[in-house]
Amino acid sequence: MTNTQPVTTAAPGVPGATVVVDHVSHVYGSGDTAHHAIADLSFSVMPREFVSIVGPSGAGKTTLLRTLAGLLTPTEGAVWVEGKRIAGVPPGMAMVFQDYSRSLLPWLTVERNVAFPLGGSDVPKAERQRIVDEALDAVGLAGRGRRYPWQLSGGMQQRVAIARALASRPRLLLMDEPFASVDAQTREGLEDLVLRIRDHYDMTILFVTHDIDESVYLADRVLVLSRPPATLAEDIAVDLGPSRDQITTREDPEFIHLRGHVARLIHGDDRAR
Ligand SMILES: Nc1ncnc2c1ncn2[C@@H]1O[C@H](COP(=O)(O)OP(=O)(O)OP(=O)(O)O)[C@@H](O)[C@H]1O
Repeated sequence: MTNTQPVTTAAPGVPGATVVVDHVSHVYGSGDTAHHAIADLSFSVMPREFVSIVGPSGAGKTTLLRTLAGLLTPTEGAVWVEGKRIAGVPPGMAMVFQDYSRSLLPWLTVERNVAFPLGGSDVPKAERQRIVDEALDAVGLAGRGRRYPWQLSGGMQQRVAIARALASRPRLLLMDEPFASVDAQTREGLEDLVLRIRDHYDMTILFVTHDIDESVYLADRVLVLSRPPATLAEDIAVDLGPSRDQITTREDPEFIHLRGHVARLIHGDDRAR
């Protein structure tokens, strides 16, 4: 789907931003059962930025991501992607969910799952195969294309789901707790994988996670949402340099400071302020 409304005015926020969230609110239901999930949220994300989104449980993180994906229409405000106000799934966007077992089709091989987003396009067969091979190679699954998802470990299945997102050549990748269902060691490998593919594919990434350490380890910025209705508690720059390492980055005093700061914001400790 490529539903975008005609551009009638320039996007608000920072000029050149990939994503602009402009005074977005979302209310589920109405009347007595209305639930105000997001309240007047505004921020911008620049090209190639990696932005983590964290917040208390039920704060509205998934609601925000679905709004950015064009899957939910905000009750108030608007989302702009690459200068266009969205009214549906924006072009050049892909999403990766936590539950890889439900997002992969078990009756298709890994290769055909990865090729799935190219289904309706007029990409020639040879080019299609090249894109699939490149995506599988990028996630370390070269040579596994003929297997079926259920023949792979959980971490490998999530890598297939990431490869499928890459096959559509997204400029914007939205990830909703993508590593919550894998063990700690696999998770570290996937975190480093995502940093590598961000550079290789030149993408902007918004990454929802419950894991405070992960949010800091991966990101250029951490957006901390408040308790519901969620607004922006703090927009934190992560000054840890462009390359990260699972051991040395996590030992860095700045990393330790930031993870404590984010934790206090989420747990409502006034010492953070
Ligand atoms: N379709 C829906 N209809 C009604 N309420 C909903 C719907 N989807 C979510 N909610 C409510 O909106 C609030 C925010 O939900 P959301 O899933 O966005 O939060 P979250 O921060 O991602 O949650 P979690 O930390 O548990 O992953 C929750 O109270 C949830 O129950």
